Amino acid sequence: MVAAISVRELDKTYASGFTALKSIQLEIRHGEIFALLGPNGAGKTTLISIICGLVKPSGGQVLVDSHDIITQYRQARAAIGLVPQEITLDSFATVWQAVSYSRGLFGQPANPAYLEKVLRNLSLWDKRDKKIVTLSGGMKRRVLIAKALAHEPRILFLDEPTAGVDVALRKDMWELVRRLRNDGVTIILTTHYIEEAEEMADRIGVIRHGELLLVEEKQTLMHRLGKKQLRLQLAEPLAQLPPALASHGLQLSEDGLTLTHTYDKREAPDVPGLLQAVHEAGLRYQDIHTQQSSLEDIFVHLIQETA
Ligand SMILES: Nc1ncnc2c1ncn2[C@@H]1O[C@H](COP(=O)(O)OP(=O)(O)OP(=O)(O)O)[C@@H](O)[C@H]1O
Repeated sequence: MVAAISVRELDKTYASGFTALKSIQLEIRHGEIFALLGPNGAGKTTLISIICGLVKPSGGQVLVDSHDIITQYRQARAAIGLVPQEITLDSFATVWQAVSYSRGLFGQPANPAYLEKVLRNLSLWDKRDKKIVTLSGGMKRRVLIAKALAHEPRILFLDEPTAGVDVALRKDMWELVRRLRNDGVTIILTTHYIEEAEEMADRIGVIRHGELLLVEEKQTLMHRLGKKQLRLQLAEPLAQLPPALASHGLQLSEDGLTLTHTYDKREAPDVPGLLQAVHEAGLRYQDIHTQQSSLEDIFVHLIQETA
């Protein structure tokens, strides 16, 4: 099957001489939610801007739905909807005017039924005659999405869709993105909120200093790089870890109140053996629990490893 987006050996050096992207290789599959994670300045916006035809690449090739972004710019661009980071809207237009205008920009014939569906999906139908200036920040973000969808693109880029958005609205946006995916739209999002990628993405790409460090299924990534911890809350603080417990791979917290055993998710720890050793050391514990690393832990670890 043809990839939704195919990026080959993509390089970008800005006029200043700064190299923002180095030899990026990436295939985005039709119908997936792909999250691009990376610290500030990693090159996320540069990559999106090149794919959307806003910035010129220095080398390499990008195909959107098998259309070359340079030699077949119109077809490639028509397949894409871009929701920018900044709210850039004509405040005095109504919602309906704004989405109709966006559709017209792509030379698409009027299709009020389609625009109605987009606005209804985004809970904007009731607001269609309202001037954008009168809408809340959250509603304005929805208008940005509606505008990006107005020309019926099959691929949607969301650059930091929930930056500065409150928790309730963020959850709403997640729901909305899932609905779009269920309608068959391929979604690529950049985010600083790792919990957002953890919640939504099918696959994750991590970018740093212009290099794509990895691209992996979220589940595989969390399984491969995730760790689990077994924690024992002691009844009384312990001054020093008994050697017998150290040989079981247990560590003592600084306050002497917690024993921790960290293990790879793929191994099953010998919990009865550990508890027996704790018992034999004459220790009493109040509580025991396990926790597994989040995507955030994995991400921080990856970024530190390559610093
Ligand atoms: N027009 C430009 N000229 C020179 N350097 C630029 C230009 N645009 C971006 N850069 C540099 O390229 C690097 C990548 O920037 P980019 O905006 O792609 O990063 P990002 O990952 O999107 O960051 P953020 O998460 O902060 O939005 C940064 O160091 C930035 O300063």
